[in-house]
Amino acid sequence: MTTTLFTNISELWTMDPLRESEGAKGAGVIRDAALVAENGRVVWVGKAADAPDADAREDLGGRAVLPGWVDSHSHMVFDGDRSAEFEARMAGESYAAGGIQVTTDATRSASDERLSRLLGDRVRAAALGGTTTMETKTGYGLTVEDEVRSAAIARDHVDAVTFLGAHLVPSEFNGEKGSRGTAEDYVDLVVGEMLTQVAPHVDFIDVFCEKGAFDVEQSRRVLDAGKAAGLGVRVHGNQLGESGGVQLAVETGAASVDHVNFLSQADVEALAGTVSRDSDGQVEVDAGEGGARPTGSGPTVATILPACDISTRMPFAPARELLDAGAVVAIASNLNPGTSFTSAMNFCVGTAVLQQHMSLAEALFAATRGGAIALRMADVGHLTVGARADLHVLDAPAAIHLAYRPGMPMTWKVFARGAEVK
Ligand SMILES: N=CN[C@@H](CCC(=O)O)C(=O)O
Ligand SMILES: [Zn+2]
Repeated sequence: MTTTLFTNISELWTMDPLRESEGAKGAGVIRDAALVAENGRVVWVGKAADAPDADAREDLGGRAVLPGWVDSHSHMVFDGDRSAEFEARMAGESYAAGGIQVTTDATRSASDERLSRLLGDRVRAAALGGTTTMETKTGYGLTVEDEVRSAAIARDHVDAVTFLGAHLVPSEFNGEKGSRGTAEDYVDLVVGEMLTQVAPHVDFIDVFCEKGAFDVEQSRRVLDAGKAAGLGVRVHGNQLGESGGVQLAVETGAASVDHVNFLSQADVEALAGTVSRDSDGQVEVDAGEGGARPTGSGPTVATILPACDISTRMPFAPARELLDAGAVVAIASNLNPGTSFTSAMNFCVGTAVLQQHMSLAEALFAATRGGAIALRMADVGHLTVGARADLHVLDAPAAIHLAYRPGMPMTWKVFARGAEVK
């Protein structure tokens, strides 16, 4: 077995709260550090001066190292262009759910090969930006056949797949004469044949619980059916208003509720109330080693999407309030063609620090371990012994450069399971 020593690390952010931290409390920072990987896993971390011998050596030149980003929310299976919609928004239009239909039409027309290539290119671009674990969703097919193929294609490229048949009521279910029926008929299809056929390809079910998409009762039907089929639950909630999505997510034991722009005090408290911590203050979560355990227990994570908030000109999600109340927060890209056409987690983290008043340690945790908790994955989002050797090497001596030098190319090298991403 070949061992590799990664050394000359100025700051190693292990995200191990049990390790004495030389810097940000709880983040397990080791200065002048090294890490040894074997077979794609971390087998040793500590001071460079104490590092054991290894077969190979990577000198990281005094740079800071983070766990690879865990991007727990994206919509990458799509074709088509919505730049005109974005331009109109910049000229004053508001975001509305209806744009999803435009992407759905384009996606339905694309071949499997093309969708797979587009998805592969998107995953690769994300990896080159430091993302080593990704979730993605269906939701631009909205027929049984198109949702199944979206899920099957996604399965080949990412770590966790979410069924989002309840993204929008497609136009053929507009209830008019000659249509396939009403919104209720579409929900029947989602919880019936569509779910049955998609379930073998996915880990989670999700619903866009919002005005213009699905109301709380429709959303509850979707989530309950997904749970009954053995899937984990996630919710798009409280993006455009107080949609009731957060309360629904908490009631159904969702692994996350995402967007969370408009929250009442009761919403914040409900999310904080889902968190249990052990005697060391660690979040209790039942997660899978080597993959997601979607139905594992744990908190309903509040996933914030800073790039989406900017692109839709929405008020930022109240990250500070959520953290102060004790909720678990994740940061994700929400890559999609409508509201957030970026996988740049460096940008999301920098924005969370600059604009959402998160400390650097809070933002780094949210984009690594927070995402892993939201995906119910145990061995990513941190660099402790046994974790995947997913290393994000910054071209800087300190991780604060992510916010200090916004927009600069801060990713120097990325290693996924110990191998360099090129
Ligand atoms: N809000 C719902 N779904 C996506 C946007 C989808 C679209 O507009 O194409 C989101 O998370 O922002
Ligand atoms: Zn989304």
